[in-house]
Amino acid sequence: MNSKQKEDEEQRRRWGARTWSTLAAVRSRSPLIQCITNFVSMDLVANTLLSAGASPAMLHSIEELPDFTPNADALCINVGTLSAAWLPAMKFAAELALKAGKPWVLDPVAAGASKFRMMACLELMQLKPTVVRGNGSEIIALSKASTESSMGVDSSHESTDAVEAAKSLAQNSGAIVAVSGAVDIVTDGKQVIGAHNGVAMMQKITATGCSVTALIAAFLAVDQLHALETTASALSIFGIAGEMGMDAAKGPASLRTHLIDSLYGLDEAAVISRVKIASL
Ligand SMILES: Nc1ncnc2c1ncn2[C@@H]1O[C@H](COP(=O)(O)OP(=O)(O)OP(=O)(O)O)[C@@H](O)[C@H]1O
Ligand SMILES: Cc1ncsc1CCO
Ligand SMILES: [Mg+2]
Repeated sequence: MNSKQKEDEEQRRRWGARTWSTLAAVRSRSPLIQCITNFVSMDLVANTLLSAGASPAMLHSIEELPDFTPNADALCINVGTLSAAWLPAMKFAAELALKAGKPWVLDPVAAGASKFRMMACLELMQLKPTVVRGNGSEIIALSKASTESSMGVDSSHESTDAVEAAKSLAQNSGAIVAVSGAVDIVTDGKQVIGAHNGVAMMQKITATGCSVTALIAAFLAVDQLHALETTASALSIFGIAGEMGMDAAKGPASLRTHLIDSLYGLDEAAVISRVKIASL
């Protein structure tokens, strides 16, 4: 190994140790994560959080929010099956989390699909999410705040196409921006970090993106002060669970099962040896 390779390996090991320690904190503290998420994803999001050691609550009635949201450790809002009836609760929950100093994460599913959806996402961005996580098309659409880029829930852009859009969205909003894809990108508008874990088959399971957004919320719940690094760690952990799940999977349906099992069973040695996070 030359000195550059040694330095890279040292950096990778530091990320491994930091990522393991955050997962271990989620397991030992079992943070309560409120999710206002779409109908498609509720099951997988809740099971992802449980397997990671967090405590999910899929609660969206506006009447309950003043009692519940300030006591949750983090909030995840996902606009996947948005309706006019749900938007006020999303905004109110974000306000309550902000006021209580709790981290909250936005998943701008199909942000460019309609003007209503884009307006909702822009209004939610005004409520200062700690992190916004989308696929390449969603982040490009949101960053341009236009309807031209994406009409569907799947991405037609590589995450790496979205780096400049992500940086500018982070600079304009103050949020950490994460873009999922073959390489997951995380930026605060200045630094850009890449998480290189995961398998392409994860795109063939609906709501894996929604689930990793919720996992980011769980990681922030135990380490709010390092949102950039913590977000990269959550993305890497979910990717590792996908890689290990893929060893036993025959296709998307069995990968869904094995991914959850792998997330539940992750140990220190697997995390340290598999984390692939690096500055870009
Ligand atoms: N080509 C790929 N190689 C490896 N991992 C990938 C690839 N594409 C996506 N992933 C992983 O799959 C997960 C979901 O990312 P994706 O970009 O598909 O989210 P999404 O489009 O928001 O999904 P959904 O809306 O269905 O929840 C992430 O953990 C991401 O890292
Ligand atoms: C398929 C789909 N449609 C609205 S939300 C959702 C889940 C993935 O985001
Ligand atoms: Mg999505």
